[in-house]
Amino acid sequence: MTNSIAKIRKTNPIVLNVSNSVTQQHVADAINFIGASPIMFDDEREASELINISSALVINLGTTNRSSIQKSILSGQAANQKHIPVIVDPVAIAASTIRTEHFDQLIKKVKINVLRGNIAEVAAIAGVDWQNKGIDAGDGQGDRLAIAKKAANQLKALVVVSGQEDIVTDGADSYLISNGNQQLATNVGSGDMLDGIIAAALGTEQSLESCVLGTAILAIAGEIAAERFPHQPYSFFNQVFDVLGLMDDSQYMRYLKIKKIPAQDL
Ligand SMILES: Nc1ncnc2c1ncn2[C@@H]1O[C@H](COP(=O)(O)OP(=O)(O)OP(=O)(O)O)[C@@H](O)[C@H]1O
Ligand SMILES: Cc1ncsc1CCO
Ligand SMILES: [Mg+2]
Repeated sequence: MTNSIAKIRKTNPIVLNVSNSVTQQHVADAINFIGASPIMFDDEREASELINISSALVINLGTTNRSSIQKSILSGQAANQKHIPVIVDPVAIAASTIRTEHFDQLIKKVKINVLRGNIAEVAAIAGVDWQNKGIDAGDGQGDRLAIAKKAANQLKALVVVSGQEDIVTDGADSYLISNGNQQLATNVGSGDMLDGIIAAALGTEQSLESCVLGTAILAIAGEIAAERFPHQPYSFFNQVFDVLGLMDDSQYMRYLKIKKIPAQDL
């Protein structure tokens, strides 16, 4: 792996965020603690100037509205022009028509490089009825991987599906990361933090491996935080930030639990 935590900290890439209004502070902290620099913005007229100083863009659809749709499109197009990676989080995409329409409009006008969501969100985008699949096939690892790959091929983008096991795929080669802790899922916004950390890694170097690095960093931080706070979700969450601030590559490598699934294996 050529990218690393040391490289992120040395490069200190600026990550621009079209954030939701729920978890902004946590996202900014996560980006900062791993060694990148966050910027959030409210006025779409700033989009192109801010992209000019940034190395990655995160578009989070969590609290989308008329203004954030404009912000997403303008900043996304500016990022495309400058070949800056665009990471999109389709929060609860299937929950409302507006969210679905925003996403559809976005992918028509902006080339997205990474889609990051939980399995329900990615399944909705891949056109798979995940909720109604039932217990037989719904929980299978093969199904989650197939859905992630389908979305990746549809969007021609890298896809990260978070969960007990995180999946990172380009539609051909895939990685399964089995670090993590359930208390990450309990805390609202850990998925949004994950977007920001992936963006920090991609802002340093654009590759599938950078997506793996960003994804595994948060899962490992959760695993380490749980050693001290196994059943105290709020203390655990604070500890995650402390761990992110201190993590180095040797600690990362000691904890990393990863499996590569080459294209031909599925
Ligand atoms: N059951 C689990 N066990 C271990 N780690 C988990 C589990 N579920 C999620 N995670 C970890 O939590 C982090 C966020 O993933 P999650 O799937 O909860 O995102 P999300 O649903 O988008 O969250 P949110 O929208 O609340 O921010 C990832 O680092 C993932 O590895
Ligand atoms: C709870 C919530 N509602 C919209 S965005 C958000 C944060 C999780 O993404
Ligand atoms: Mg989410």
